[in-house]
Amino acid sequence: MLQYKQKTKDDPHVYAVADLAFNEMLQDGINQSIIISGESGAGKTETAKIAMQYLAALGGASGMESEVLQTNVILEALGNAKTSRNHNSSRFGKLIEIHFSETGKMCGAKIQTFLLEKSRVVQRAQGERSYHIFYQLCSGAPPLLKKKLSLKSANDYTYLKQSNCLRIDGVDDSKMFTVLVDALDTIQISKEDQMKLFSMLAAVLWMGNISFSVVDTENHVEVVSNEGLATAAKLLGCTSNQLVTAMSTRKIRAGNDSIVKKLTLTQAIDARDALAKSIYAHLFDWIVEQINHSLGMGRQCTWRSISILDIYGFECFNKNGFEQFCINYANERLQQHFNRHLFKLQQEEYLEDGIDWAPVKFVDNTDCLSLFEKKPLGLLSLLDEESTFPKATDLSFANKLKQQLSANSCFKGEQEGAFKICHYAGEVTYDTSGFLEKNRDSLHSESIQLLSSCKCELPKHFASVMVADSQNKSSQSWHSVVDTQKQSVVTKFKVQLFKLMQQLESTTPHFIRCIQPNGKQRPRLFEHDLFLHQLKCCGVLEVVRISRTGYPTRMTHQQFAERYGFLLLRSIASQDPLSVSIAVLQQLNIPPEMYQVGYTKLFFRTGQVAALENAKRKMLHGTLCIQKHFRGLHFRQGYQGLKKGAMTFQSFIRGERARIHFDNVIKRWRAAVLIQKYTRRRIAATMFNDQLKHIILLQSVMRGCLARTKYKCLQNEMESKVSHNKVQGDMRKNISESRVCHEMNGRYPHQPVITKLENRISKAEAALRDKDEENVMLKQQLEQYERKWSEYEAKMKSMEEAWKRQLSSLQLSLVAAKKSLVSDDVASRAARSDFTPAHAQYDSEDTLSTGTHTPEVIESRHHNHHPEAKVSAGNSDRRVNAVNHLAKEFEDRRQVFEDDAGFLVAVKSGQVGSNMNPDEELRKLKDRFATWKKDYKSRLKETKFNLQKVGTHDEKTRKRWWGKKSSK
Ligand SMILES: Nc1ncnc2c1ncn2[C@@H]1O[C@H](COP(=O)(O)OP(=O)(O)OP(=O)(O)O)[C@@H](O)[C@H]1O
Repeated sequence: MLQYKQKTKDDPHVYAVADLAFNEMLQDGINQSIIISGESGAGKTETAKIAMQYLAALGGASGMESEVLQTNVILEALGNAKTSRNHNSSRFGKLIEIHFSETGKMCGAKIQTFLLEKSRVVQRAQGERSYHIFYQLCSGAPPLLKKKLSLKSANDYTYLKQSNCLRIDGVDDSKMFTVLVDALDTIQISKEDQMKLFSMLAAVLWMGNISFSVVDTENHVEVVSNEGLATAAKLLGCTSNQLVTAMSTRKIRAGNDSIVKKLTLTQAIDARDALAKSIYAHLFDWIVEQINHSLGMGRQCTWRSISILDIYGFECFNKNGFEQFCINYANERLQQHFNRHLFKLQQEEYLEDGIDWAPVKFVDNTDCLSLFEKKPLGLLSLLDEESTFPKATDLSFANKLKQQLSANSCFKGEQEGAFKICHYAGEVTYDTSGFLEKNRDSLHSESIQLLSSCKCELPKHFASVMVADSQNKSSQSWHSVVDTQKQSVVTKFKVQLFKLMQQLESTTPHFIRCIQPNGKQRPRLFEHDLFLHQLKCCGVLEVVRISRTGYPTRMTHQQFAERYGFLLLRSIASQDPLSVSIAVLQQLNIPPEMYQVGYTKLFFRTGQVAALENAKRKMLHGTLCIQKHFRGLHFRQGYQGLKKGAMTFQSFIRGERARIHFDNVIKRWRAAVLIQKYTRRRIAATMFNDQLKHIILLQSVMRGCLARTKYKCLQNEMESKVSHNKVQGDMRKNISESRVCHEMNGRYPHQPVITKLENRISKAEAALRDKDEENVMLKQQLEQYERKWSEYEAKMKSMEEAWKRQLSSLQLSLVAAKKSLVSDDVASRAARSDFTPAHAQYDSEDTLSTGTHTPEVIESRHHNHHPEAKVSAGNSDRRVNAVNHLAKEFEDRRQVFEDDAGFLVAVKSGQVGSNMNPDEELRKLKDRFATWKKDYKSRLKETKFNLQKVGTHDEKTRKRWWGKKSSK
């Protein structure tokens, strides 16, 4: 492809033809056409695709080319089928118009199709297939789609299985379905439209499964209610009853009334198949419409176009019907176009221009074409005429042909309704069966009505198209026209072909003849006879001859002089066009046998224009080279001068700019320094103030901390030595820390020191908090101790009081004892008062005044009294001694107990250090005291008793003494 693009290769090839068409389009500004012809299976479709690929490569890069190429996939799926001659035979004609912009970019495309072979949908020869899309849908549709469309395998559909061919060797239908969906996506056919397309296809398949049962002797039928009926109705969007009515009944008008008539089996099958064919044909047209809509987006920038015609090739089967009749007619038309351009027009031109020319003979197909088209006795006219007779049959048509056309050399009437036509490619025998029906292509009004009443969009659209078609032909309402006024198939086809020819006539044609190498569809196999036959039939040999001897390139003198006149000197180039042309030819040494000079034109043999073009190219190249160098030199010199001036100018400007810039920089620098100075001062001052604040804060915290610590230490020291041993240790630590602080002598530490100090402060604060907590604990302990102490004191007090009470009771007892003793003494002294009353008074006074005199004192004072009293005095002395002894013991013991108790109190209060347990000792002391008290009490009692006893004896003695005395 690249070689052809770069013109390094010019071997005959599709690329060469496409390249020539493209270049001529750009050069001459004329639309081009590439007409591909040949027999079925010769490779027209493939060739068209190759040409499109090449054009896409030349005019690509707009993204449109991939869309254009993808149209082939869609059209092949819906319009190609397997025939006995070709596994991928096109069953429609196609003209694709590729649009280019002025710059040669592909900017859109338009597709025209011709006469789709719709009978293939419902019927075909054994071993052939229906359109590829049915098989692709059945095997490749995803499960969800299959479910939606109630799809089954191809073998379940009557329309597909009837020809006993469901597969093509080497073709994967399911894979092709994926490729098709991709192509639909590329062309931007929406998923919704794709769904509509698949629904209609499924509806057609299910319609084929609708069957009929004969209900009477007249062969009338009723529709069998089966899956096919229900599913087809569902997919079309109508009711089963509507479908049944359309397929099994007809309305006949009788005056103002209409009668419903049941159809016979053949009529019902025809009605069903006609509806299926019609739906498919309209579906095909609809998808082409969608493609055109998508490809037409960029056509607003259209300038010129290249049309590629790929029409079904010449066909000759064992049994040829209406389809082959139409196809071969189209091929005759194309052959006519081919002959006209390559032989007729060319040779006519030679003669008109008066050049020396020996005419080349070629097989002219004008007779065959007139056999088809002649009016009123041409094949097409007769067929149309016969089709309009309701009672005419295919046989009557065949007979008519025989009658009317037997004089024509291209026609031969055959037996059993057949006839033979001598085509340019050979003789073909046609069987007329089905000709009339197919040509009428009638769809009953019931079917159209059914489609228009469907809920789905597409059947409605198809119905409206049918009505519009009919109305184009008649102004009547569609109810009345559809059966009668419809244009026949051949007429429609003929009109289409005329239009096509007109279109092609307005373009520069490029012909490609495809030759089928063998009839077995095998690669690398050449059947020479078949090959030669095609070369002869298609007129290829004549084309070669005319190309070799003829003058395929023609140019008016004017055109030639304008095109190549610049190769001459200016003085000659200004002469008349003919002189210039001849001068050019002579200057370039073109041999005289290679061209001819006509009245108005120059005629060149093959290859000469290429030589002229080569010389022109060389000259242009040389001129361009000189121009290039001259311009280069000229512009370089100009450039150098400009550059120099610009540089000088630039240096001044730059210098001035640099100076201004420098001044600005200096000013900015000074300003910056000033700003920096003030800013730094401000920052430094702010920092200093901040630091000062922080330091003061730190100091206050430290001092506060130290003061609190010291205060607490002192407080703790004061409160309790025992419970603050631990605290004292911490205090010492704190004191040492405070000492460290004191040692700093007011010097402000630097930042690390501050951080350290802060750490220490936080530590000290933490320690302080601990100490506070400890202090609180100790305080609580102290309170407990104090409470216990007060309890203890109260206890001690109560004990002391009890003690005192007991002691006082003991003392009282002792005093009582003493008193009684004293009273005894007084009594005895009274007895002795005769001698010493004053002494007695003194004694009495002494006893009264000193109640606590010791017994000894008393004893010494009362020594040596009256002899009578001496006995009592002796007794009294004993008693005094006993009492004195008890009193002394009491005093001693009291002293001991008081000392012991005082000591224990001192130990308990901590005033005296001792290991003893004061409570235990106190308890023991109490026990001792109780024991002594008990013992003392008993002894006191005993002494009392003794004293009373002695007192009684003394009383008696005294009484006796007093008696004696009184008697005296
Ligand atoms: N250039 C090619 N290279 C390889 N194979 C080709 C080429 N041209 C054609 N073929 C083969 O021949 C077969 C038939 O080709 P193609 O369909 O293009 O024929 P056709 O002339 O279009 O037939 P019809 O008129 O029936 O449509 C192709 O399927 C392909 O196998």
